[in-house]
Amino acid sequence: TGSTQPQRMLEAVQKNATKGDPESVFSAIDYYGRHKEWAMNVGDEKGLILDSVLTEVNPSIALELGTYCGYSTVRIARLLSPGSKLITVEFNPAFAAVARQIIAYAGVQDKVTLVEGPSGDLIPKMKERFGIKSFDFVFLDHWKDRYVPDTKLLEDCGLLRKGTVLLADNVICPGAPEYLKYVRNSPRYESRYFKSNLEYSKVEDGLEKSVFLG
Ligand SMILES: O=C(NCCCCCn1ccnc1)c1cc(-c2ccc(F)cc2)cc(O)c1O
Ligand SMILES: [Mg+2]
Repeated sequence: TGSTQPQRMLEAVQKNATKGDPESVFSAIDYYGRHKEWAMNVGDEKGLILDSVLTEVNPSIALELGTYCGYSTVRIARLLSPGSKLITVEFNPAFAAVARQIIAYAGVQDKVTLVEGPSGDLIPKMKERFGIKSFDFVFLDHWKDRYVPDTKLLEDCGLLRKGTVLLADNVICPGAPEYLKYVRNSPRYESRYFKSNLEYSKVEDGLEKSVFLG
């Protein structure tokens, strides 16, 4: 049953994962995405790179652009220290509805605030709505043509500080060429490419890690 892919993914989590166990939740999604139906989660291979960058940064306040079904939301939230928070932005209400249930099933809902709407409208409201000074970590995984405008918006809204780490998914596939040019040519970023593969595939993809220099 389940008419949409997100709903089928939620069913797979409810069937195969253990409530309150984040690892079992994203593993169930990986199994589904690899063996049942390809899905645009960051996945297990790029997920290990995400884990290592997160462990290094240990953010108190993190932002995710592009929740989808909450796979990376759960992956990030499970590694946050007590009291740390993740704000995740999703444009698509159907995706957000499933993500809320997957986040709750994993038991990480207390660390996560899911906000629905266009990132371009929400970013300028972050300070006033959530009392944020600046983000320690940003995971970009939404529309690839929004990576540059939203990064510029985060800069202009004073939401980045010296040392903030941006990690961008899909810089090769589907690709974010303008974003790579932007962060690699800007004196305000120290950028590094982590070569990997597109989720559940042999096609090359990778993550670009960029440290804001202030
Ligand atoms: O489009 C992607 N993500 C954005 C989804 C919508 C975001 C909505 N939103 C949320 C907040 N503001 C806006 C994406 C695509 C692919 C892919 C790769 C190969 C292929 F053949 C087809 C697709 C792989 C990913 O890993 C992705 O992330
Ligand atoms: Mg992605």
